[in-house]
Amino acid sequence: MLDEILAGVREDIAAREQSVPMQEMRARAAAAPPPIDAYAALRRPGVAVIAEVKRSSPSKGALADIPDPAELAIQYAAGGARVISVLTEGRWFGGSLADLAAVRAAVDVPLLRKDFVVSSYQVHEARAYGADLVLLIVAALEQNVLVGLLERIESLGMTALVEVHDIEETDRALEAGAKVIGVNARDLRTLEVDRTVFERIAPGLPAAVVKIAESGVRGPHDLIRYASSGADAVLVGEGLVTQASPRDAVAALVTAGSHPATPRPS
Ligand SMILES: O=C(O)c1ccccc1NCC(=O)[C@H](O)[C@H](O)COP(=O)(O)O
Repeated sequence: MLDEILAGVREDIAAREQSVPMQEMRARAAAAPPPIDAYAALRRPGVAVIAEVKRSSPSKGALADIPDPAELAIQYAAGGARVISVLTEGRWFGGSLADLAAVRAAVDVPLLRKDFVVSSYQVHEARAYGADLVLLIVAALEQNVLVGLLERIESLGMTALVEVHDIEETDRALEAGAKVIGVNARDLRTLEVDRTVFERIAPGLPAAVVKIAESGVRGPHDLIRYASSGADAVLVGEGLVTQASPRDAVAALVTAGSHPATPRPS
């Protein structure tokens, strides 16, 4: 599945670069308002909720009709989301850079560009459209490319969220200098979700690294379980977009993550 997605992503980048060349995209990134410090936001006390604008996915197909991503983002922010994730991949997730721009114009919380980033062109796009954080998926990148993209993201004042799914990828993320690591419970090759992956990987991460549990959060019980293994944040898509009130669903997670009873590793 991952290889199929990446093939489409590369075709789409080539088409966008044809219409807006790299030099112009660099200029747009440089002219954008400065990024928000997402690392600092994620280090604040309590388990942060990263709420995702997610219309569809390869594993589930259509999840939610989201005619106005800005309105959804306003609800997420009102519920207490610390960061908002915007999927910008179009073929499988129904997202776009226009979604990112619309959300940027509507809220002032840090924004994650959630995509399959394989080129520095996409990093400049992310900044130009208002992102503060950019996802890098270790499984999709050779080590030298991972290092180069991470440096590019930081040189533009943004934060890289480096995604892993096993110990080997985690070692590569740390070697590359990742300060924010997301452990995805979803295996992007098989699409299987295994929530125990986080508890096997997170305890071995350095204290200074922000630890994000990605995928499979369907309610406060999952957040509490991830928090007990050391999660600083959870990234939630389906569990929010399918709710009648995404605002209340975020608020319930935020409350669970700020409650003194939420167990944390000693
Ligand atoms: O969601 C998928 O089916 C998927 C398939 C292939 C690559 C990535 C995929 N999802 C991206 C994500 O990591 C999730 O959108 C994110 O972690 C939220 O997951 P969830 O809360 O389970 O919707």
